[in-house]
Amino acid sequence: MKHVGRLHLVTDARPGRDVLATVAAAVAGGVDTVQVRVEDDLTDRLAYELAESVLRLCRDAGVTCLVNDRLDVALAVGADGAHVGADDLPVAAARRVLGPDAILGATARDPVVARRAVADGATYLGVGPAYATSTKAGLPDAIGPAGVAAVAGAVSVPVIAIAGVTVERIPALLAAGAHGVAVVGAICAAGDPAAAALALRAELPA
Ligand SMILES: Cc1ncc(COP(=O)(O)OP(=O)(O)O)c(N)n1
Ligand SMILES: Cc1ncsc1CCOP(=O)(O)O
Ligand SMILES: [Mg+2]
Repeated sequence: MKHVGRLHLVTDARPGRDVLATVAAAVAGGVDTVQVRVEDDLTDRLAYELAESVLRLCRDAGVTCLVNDRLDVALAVGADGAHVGADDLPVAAARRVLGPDAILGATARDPVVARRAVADGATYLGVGPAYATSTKAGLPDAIGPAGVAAVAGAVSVPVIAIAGVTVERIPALLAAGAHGVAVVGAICAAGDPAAAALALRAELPA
């Protein structure tokens, strides 16, 4: 399964979450890519075990499974690929580690970084913060649909808008050239994650 997908669930890294239950519900609701993202201080062993369990859920449903940051874990579990940003392995190095066939996502918030990431081997770009969010601290100002459009216009790989994405905001992001969206809060903080995923999915092309 090597498909970037349009609705990405990024797992909620904070403690006390039932990640597997949320992933199962989100996949049932129509998420087509799951990115396993854990807290920085989670042990490799626990990250590996979680990724293995998430991958099993994804494989059962024909959903793409990526691992955030930890390329060793991505390779060890046999995930479809990984996602890297400014504090992670450089994109070119990540591509060497993962090999030519893996999906490799890279974070970009402007066209210069975006073009460089694609030249270095990124399969898709995670672009944001599209909007303000409380899920991740220390983010720069939101770039909005105009910022997403600037990146989407500069590259030919799929652009996945991230941060603050809601059902209501998806049309503006698609109009800006996004291929899809990545969400944490819109699904993980929802009372009914399956229904939340279904509602997000309904705003996206097939
Ligand atoms: C789809 C997508 N886009 C952006 C990110 C952010 O990655 P990064 O900048 O490396 O930050 P962390 O997620 O590692 O905290 C992402 N994970 N997914
Ligand atoms: C920018 C970013 N990078 C990893 S998680 C995240 C924020 C996700 O935002 P939200 O919880 O609003 O979907
Ligand atoms: Mg990262």
